[in-house]
Amino acid sequence: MSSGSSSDAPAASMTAAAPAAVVVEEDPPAAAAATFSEEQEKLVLSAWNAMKGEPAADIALKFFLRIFEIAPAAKQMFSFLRDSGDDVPLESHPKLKAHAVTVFACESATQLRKTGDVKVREATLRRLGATHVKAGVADAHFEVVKTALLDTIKDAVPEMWSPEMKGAWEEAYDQLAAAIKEEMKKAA
Ligand code: HEM
Repeated sequence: MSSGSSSDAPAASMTAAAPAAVVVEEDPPAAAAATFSEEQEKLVLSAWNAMKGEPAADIALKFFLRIFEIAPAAKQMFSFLRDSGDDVPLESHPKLKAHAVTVFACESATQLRKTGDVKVREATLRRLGATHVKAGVADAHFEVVKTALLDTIKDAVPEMWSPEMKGAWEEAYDQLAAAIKEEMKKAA
């Protein structure tokens, strides 16, 4: 369970958790500390399945718009938004939409492992570390993205939302974010 952080918490209030349960695929299974329970995996997957399909891209886009609502300055980090200036409305930016979907899918894909551990391929993790260092992403941004993610899921599937559901997504996100942050340190 995540340490008291909620979608209402101030952005920079969390410290980075150690990526205890993040397992690089090459590691032997014994190295995994399974803090992400089967129940939590089920919760994340059930929300993901409910959001899947036609409106998924719209939900993912809402997620990104929410990030910029919380932190407008974050726009400057995205090369494709910088380059296009204010000419293209955010809503219809194809690259933004594609990116939003990728972040969402990446988050969800980590849950598809049978063991319940968050697993990320080493090459993917390395690439994500490098990309985010290059883009100037800082720890506090991860909190903004987390808040936006939780808000978006709550909006998308209000009937499924519960403290347990929230906790499961928080745990999944925290583990993935911790793994990316670790890679960012190495890449810096
Ligand atoms: C667990 C959290 C996150 C995941 C899974 C994630 C995922 C991704 C992915 C898949 C890419 C595409 C590039 C690549 O594959 O290397 C990317 C790029 C990027 N991400 Fe994230 N991201 C996360 C958190 C964040 C945060 C907190 C920020 C800061 C607001 C951020 C900002 C960016 C930027 C600026 C790019 C480069 C876009 C460009 O200019 O082309 N990401 N991210």
